[in-house]
Amino acid sequence: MLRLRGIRTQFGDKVIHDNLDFDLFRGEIVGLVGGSGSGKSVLLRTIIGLIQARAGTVEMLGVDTGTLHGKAKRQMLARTGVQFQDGALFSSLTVTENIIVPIREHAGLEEQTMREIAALKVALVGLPGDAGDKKPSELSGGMRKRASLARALALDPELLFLDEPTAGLDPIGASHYDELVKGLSRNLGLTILMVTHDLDSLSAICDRIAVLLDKRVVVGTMAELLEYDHPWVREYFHGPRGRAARQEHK
Ligand SMILES: Nc1ncnc2c1ncn2[C@@H]1O[C@H](COP(=O)(O)OP(=O)(O)OP(=O)(O)O)[C@@H](O)[C@H]1O
Repeated sequence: MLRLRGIRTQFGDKVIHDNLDFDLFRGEIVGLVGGSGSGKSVLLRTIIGLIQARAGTVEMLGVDTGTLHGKAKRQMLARTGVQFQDGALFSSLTVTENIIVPIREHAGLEEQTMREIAALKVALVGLPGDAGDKKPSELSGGMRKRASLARALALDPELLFLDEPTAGLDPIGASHYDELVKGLSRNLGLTILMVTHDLDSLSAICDRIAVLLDKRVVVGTMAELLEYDHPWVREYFHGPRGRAARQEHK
């Protein structure tokens, strides 16, 4: 679904990723972790084309995105959904109107049909029906995250990118959100790359974990990473907060 080869990103002299390779396979959920400033968000932005890599290729759904321009690029991006860290909903629009924005841009259906699709997406992410008529500011933080997930799902994407989806949720809200993401992946066959700091999410729903280390990505299952010999990985997975994950994978 996604193949990164030899990716290099940098801002001025500061190199963020260097010769980075990464593969994401159909139907899997992969968690992307790494220290603060290690380049998780920059990698996500590079994949979805918001940042241009200085070197390397981003192949998405079998196509080198560097060769796409204009309409072809928009069509490719329409096959992916992104939930940004802060939700990035339009505050002046209702949830329904927010979900309709990408549908109008890419599919151009009748207004009523778009509203019906939006209502389906609202239900799909477990929001009550009346949430569609509310503005983001009228929703709780957890509901806003679900609303922005509904918008990311607007065009029935095959590939979904989530940037710290459970940040700011209480443990119960976060575990409900995890269940939702796992259910979506199973039921819709979605492939998901999720930036997260949440060790419980990693343990509960991720098939593999990608760790940004020294400008590259190391990928493995939780069990494999628990054995991986690198100071950051050891501290992360073997620190006090990694206890639950460790117990699950004993
Ligand atoms: N537009 C930009 N211009 C210059 N430097 C940037 C830009 N965006 C990110 N950076 C730098 O790139 C590095 C990686 O940033 P990034 O946001 O990807 O980190 P992260 O791993 O997502 O961190 P966190 O876990 O704290 O969110 C940081 O040093 C950051 O300052």
